[in-house]
Amino acid sequence: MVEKPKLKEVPVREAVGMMLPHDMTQILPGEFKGRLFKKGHVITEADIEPLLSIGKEHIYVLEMPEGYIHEDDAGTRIARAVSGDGLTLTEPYEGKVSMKATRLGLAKINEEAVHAINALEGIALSTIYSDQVVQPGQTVAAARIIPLIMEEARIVRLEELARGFSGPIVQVKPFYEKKVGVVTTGGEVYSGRIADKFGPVIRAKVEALGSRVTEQRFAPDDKEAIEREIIRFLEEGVDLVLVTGGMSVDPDDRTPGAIAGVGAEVVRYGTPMLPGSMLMVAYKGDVPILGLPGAVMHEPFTSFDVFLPRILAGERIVESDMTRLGYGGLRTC
Ligand SMILES: Nc1nc2c(c(=O)[nH]1)N[C@H]1C(S)=C(S)[C@@H](COP(=O)(O)OP(=O)(O)OC[C@H]3O[C@@H](n4cnc5c(N)ncnc54)[C@H](O)[C@@H]3O)O[C@H]1N2
Ligand code: MOO
Repeated sequence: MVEKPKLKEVPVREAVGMMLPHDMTQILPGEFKGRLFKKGHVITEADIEPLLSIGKEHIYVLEMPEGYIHEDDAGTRIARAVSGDGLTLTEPYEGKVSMKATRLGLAKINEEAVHAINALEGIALSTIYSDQVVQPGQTVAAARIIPLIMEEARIVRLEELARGFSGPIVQVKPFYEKKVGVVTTGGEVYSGRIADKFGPVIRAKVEALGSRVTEQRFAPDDKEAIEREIIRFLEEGVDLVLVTGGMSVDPDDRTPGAIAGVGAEVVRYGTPMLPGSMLMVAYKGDVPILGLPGAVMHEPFTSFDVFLPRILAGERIVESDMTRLGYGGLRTC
């Protein structure tokens, strides 16, 4: 059971050295309304006059039993225990300590660890979903305790629990500056019959994460021609190859065959997320080669947006990453 903090009424003149259990508000009509003292403030001699001036002859003070910790300190201790690289902690506000991104990056949250920590009574650790792109200054997680005070031993237990997980529970991984080669397939684009719509979308997404498209090359619906362009990029040492179009069921859809044809190890062709189900992820050594389906051109968030940030943060995509996208993966389609 979470114990209720004990409040004791004391004459204000005897309250020096004691802690305020809540914010104290001053109202001077027409002049000021706001917090005169913060919750948790330890009363000093100098505070007696201001307290008397807002009508406080007696005040409640917090009896901090031996071995207990105040919510502000607890929030800070929890945040410190769970946070790693790429985060800065705020001052406690109403007992809550927020963890904010110090850079553009990929939020990595250990979901299992968050659940384990929140199973401890009186603890609230709140995070965004893992693997999302976060901007500098964005709040990624926040921590507080539910009661005003709690036994410090519980925070110690939480700290031990947190140490038991490998790596930080909340962190923001940086993006690397990668060179990206784009091969755009499709006879209708190659011949100039229609204007390319993939290039600008891909460039914008890649650049938004701090990488760059070194070049976009065009190929007709011909397996060997597509393979040649992929191989050229690999030989030039790009870090990622994106092949657009030709990912579905028609006889002219040559992209999956061409990616396999250059000797890449196919992680998987197809993912249960909609839109973007016809995505292929493959690796030639350490270099990812992705086949991008039509939806990437026109839908703002597809399976490509799930994997691009992870790849640019240096992660390797495995098959289960792709097969697990079905649950919650039905977006706009
Ligand atoms: N019977 C089925 N039909 C479709 C399936 C399926 O599983 N069974 N999948 C659908 C999905 S999902 C997608 S996505 C699309 C098309 O995917 P593709 O990657 O094969 O796209 P294409 O056939 O090459 O082109 C479709 C459409 O987009 C235009 N396009 C392609 N590239 C460009 C470009 N660079 N710039 C502008 N426009 C481009 C192309 O002209 C076509 O109009 O298949 C569904 N159908
Ligand atoms: O694979 Mo498609 O891109 O879902 O529309």
